[in-house]
Amino acid sequence: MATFQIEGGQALKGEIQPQGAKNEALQILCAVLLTNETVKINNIPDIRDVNKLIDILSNLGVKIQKLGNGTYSFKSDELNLDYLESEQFKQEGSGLRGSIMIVGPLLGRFGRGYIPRPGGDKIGRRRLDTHFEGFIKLGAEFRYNKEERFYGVEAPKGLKGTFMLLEEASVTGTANIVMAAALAEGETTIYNAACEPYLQQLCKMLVSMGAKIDGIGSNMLKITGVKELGGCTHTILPDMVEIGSWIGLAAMTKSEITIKNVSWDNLGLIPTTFRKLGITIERKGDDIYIPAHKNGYEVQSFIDGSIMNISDAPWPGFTPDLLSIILVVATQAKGSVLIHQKMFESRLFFVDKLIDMGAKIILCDPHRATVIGHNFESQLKATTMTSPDIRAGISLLIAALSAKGTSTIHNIEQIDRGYEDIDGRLKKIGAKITRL
Ligand SMILES: CC(=O)N[C@H]1[C@@H](OP(=O)(O)OP(=O)(O)OC[C@H]2O[C@@H](n3ccc(=O)[nH]c3=O)[C@H](O)[C@@H]2O)O[C@H](CO)[C@@H](O)[C@@H]1O
Ligand SMILES: C=C(OP(=O)(O)O)C(=O)O
Repeated sequence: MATFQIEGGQALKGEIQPQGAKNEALQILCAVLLTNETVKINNIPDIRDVNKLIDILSNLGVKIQKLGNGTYSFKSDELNLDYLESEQFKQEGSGLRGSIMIVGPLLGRFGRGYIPRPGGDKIGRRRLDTHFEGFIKLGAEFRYNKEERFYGVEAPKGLKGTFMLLEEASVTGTANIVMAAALAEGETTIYNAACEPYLQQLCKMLVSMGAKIDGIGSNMLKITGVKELGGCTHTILPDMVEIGSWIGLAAMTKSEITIKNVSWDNLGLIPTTFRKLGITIERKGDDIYIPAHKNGYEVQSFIDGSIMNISDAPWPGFTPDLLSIILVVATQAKGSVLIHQKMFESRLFFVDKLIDMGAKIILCDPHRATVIGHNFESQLKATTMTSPDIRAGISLLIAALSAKGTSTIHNIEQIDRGYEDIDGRLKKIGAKITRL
């Protein structure tokens, strides 16, 4: 277990270049399995989860070449599908959440796909029903080995397009079904589809490979299956969750930071939501400029004067992956805010660490926490903590950077899952952080 030691209380200053988006990269990497031609991908983030998925692809027989920083080519012309039934795959496939998305492309192209129960954050129940119900609707047979927690779908006669109304707008579920449907016979309609920028990017990539998809960006996708897909070049968008993390870090450490080339048009409600906490976010071309909040920031109230409430929702709502960061930033705001994490039932438990540091938070129930901001009248106190999940991890890191004294964060592998060279990049803008 690796550890960060952080000397808090320093104002930071400088420019940050956001990494490529983790959750988009995981979808895009799985899509390389859909063709025997070469796929070139730019802006792949160098993070643990993505590297684990690249290893799985390599073990599946995908020919992978690193062409430059963040740029790779992939060729899936001679796959070793026996790997899917190996003990090694049972280990490796369960190491991250994103691995679940190899099932759709394998089912679409080869008529079978298998996966052990995938890993990822332990932030509440993370069902896979949407994925498998979608595959079954397309004509696949489903089996599940309870003892081994191993899932399988097979469609020896191929998949057939159909209409489906998803029970929930699952991000990875929609991606999986879209990839399978791209090679199914006939037309598939997916209603209540997730439409995060990750999915819009996946659909655009598939179209450039020869897929026929209408409704990109909406919750109704119409996919007309084709016989085969070809190669393409795709560039991953900047990571909107990382961008939100930098906004929170800048405000809470009273730092002046410019986040470069953020792709503003793909940030949805992220700037608006941070502004609800009173944070100044200026648009400069495609950059975000955050001035040093020397006098703090004040939570806005609703028109009727009622207490501010920030909650998550499927896109174009506010992403659940930034609520932990909003929560930590609120601990130093002027005013109070109710944080409502609707999707995941154990993502707010990390607040006990913040309470330990002196933050005023009432955990109302597993989904809701009220934060009463300090308005910087009292600094958080340094402490020793363990990072429970990726976003709680970065939130604790932000808390430690703003706190008085030296904090220690264990289990930082959680942060490394989704943040590229976080300590190196923080040091460049003046943070005192050491990896032990
Ligand atoms: C690798 C990856 O891409 N991971 C992301 C993906 O996970 P993932 O695709 O696993 O998440 P899902 O979209 O399937 O669902 C997330 C959770 O939200 C609940 N749910 C979902 C949709 C809905 O309309 N109502 C509802 O309650 C689900 O029951 C589940 O508990 O999407 C999540 C939701 O944005 C993000 O937190 C994860 O970072
Ligand atoms: C929950 C997340 O990731 P994963 O789905 O990979 O666990 C996240 O990125 O915040």
